[in-house]
Amino acid sequence: MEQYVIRGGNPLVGEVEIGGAKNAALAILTAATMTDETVLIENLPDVSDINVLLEAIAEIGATVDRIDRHTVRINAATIGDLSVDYEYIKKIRASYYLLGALLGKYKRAEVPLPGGCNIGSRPIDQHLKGFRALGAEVSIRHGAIVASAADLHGSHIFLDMVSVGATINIMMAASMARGNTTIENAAKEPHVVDVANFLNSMGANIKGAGTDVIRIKGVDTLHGTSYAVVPDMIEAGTYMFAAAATKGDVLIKNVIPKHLEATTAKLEEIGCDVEEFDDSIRVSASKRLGRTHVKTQPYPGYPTDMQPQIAVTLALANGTSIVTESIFENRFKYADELARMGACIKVEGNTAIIDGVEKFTGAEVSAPDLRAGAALVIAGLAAEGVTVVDDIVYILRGYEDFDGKLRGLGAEIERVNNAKDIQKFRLRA
Ligand SMILES: CC(=O)N[C@H]1[C@@H](OP(=O)(O)OP(=O)(O)OC[C@H]2O[C@@H](n3ccc(=O)[nH]c3=O)[C@H](O)[C@@H]2O)O[C@H](CO)[C@@H](O)[C@@H]1O
Ligand SMILES: C=C(OP(=O)(O)O)C(=O)O
Repeated sequence: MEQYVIRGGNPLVGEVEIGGAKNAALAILTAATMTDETVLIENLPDVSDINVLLEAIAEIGATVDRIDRHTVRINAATIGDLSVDYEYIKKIRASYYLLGALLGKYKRAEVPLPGGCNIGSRPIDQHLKGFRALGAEVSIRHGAIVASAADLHGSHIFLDMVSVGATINIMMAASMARGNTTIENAAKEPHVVDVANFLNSMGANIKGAGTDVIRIKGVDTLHGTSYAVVPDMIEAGTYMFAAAATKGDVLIKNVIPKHLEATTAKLEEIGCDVEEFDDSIRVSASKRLGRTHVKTQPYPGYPTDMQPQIAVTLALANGTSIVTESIFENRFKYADELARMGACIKVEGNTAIIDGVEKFTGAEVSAPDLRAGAALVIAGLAAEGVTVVDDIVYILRGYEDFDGKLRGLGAEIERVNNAKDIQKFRLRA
């Protein structure tokens, strides 16, 4: 098991470059299987979720050429198998997008129920409701979702709750259905818009992505394209909180500041300086930060994927803050780990009550999931002494070269995989 070992206490200072959005790229890679022509995708993040999905896409027969770390060429004309192996799928959530993509193009798909972060019960009933409304027969057999249709037709679908995954999955399948589809109560996240832009660049006809009503006119075929994935607002936001919690000064480059507005507003509320430029954002803090309340919501509200990062920052702020998680029921698993570092955080149902402390002290902690893991790294960067973050396999799902980028900002952090290296790091002056 790999770990990060961190000696905290240095303010992060400097510049960091943000990569492409994992959660957009995952859907875009599956959508690339919807044409027989070649698709070139740039600005892919080099993270384990993307690499696993590329393996799954190659396994069903597509030709996948990794041109460089951030660019891939996919040709799906050679797909021969519409049944995806559990080996790949159990590791990632977004494997469910293969259902919408393959069902849209081939009118049949068999995909095991997805994995992903264990942050609560994560049903996919809205995805399946959408496929059924488009005319597919859907059943669960031996742990896999089997969807097939003689012919997909347009439909009017009202989602029972705002779901990123269901919106994107239905949008993909409906792109190649006969006739018009309307998705109401659709998710408005930037990655929904990015996937719609990608599909439109392949010849799909999708309007309204980014609003809560998406209208899709089905087309018979999609064609090849070149496309660069949108910057990752969650990676960017994570560095914004790392700057804030360490009282640093960081210029975060290659971002779309508009996508970061909810995070920016909270950072300003607690006393950080945030300067926005065309495609970068600078976050600095020079004094102890203040308290606030925050509730996670679908975009443009405050993102659930940024909840642990703000909680860690508030755990060092002056006063009592309340963090309410309204999307997933089990996203406070980091609270006990943070308490080991001296945080005062009490979880009651979907609420965390945080009494800010003056400082954390380094400890051995385990990452319970991707974003909580990143938040524990931020805690370690701010803490006095050495912190060891275990189970970083979760963090590697979504952050490219996390330790390298943090070292570039002056952090003392190393990726290690044995007790001897941790001891060596501890002994280093
Ligand atoms: C790979 C990916 O992009 N993951 C993101 C995606 O996850 P994911 O697509 O799984 O999240 P959703 O937006 O679908 O989930 C939102 C809420 O709706 C519920 N729900 C969803 C679908 C459904 O069929 N039935 C149902 O009850 C979920 O349990 C959750 O409470 O959006 C989440 C919310 O922004 C993010 O935290 C995840 O990082
Ligand atoms: C929860 C996340 O990912 P997934 O939905 O893939 O588990 C995330 O990206 O924060």
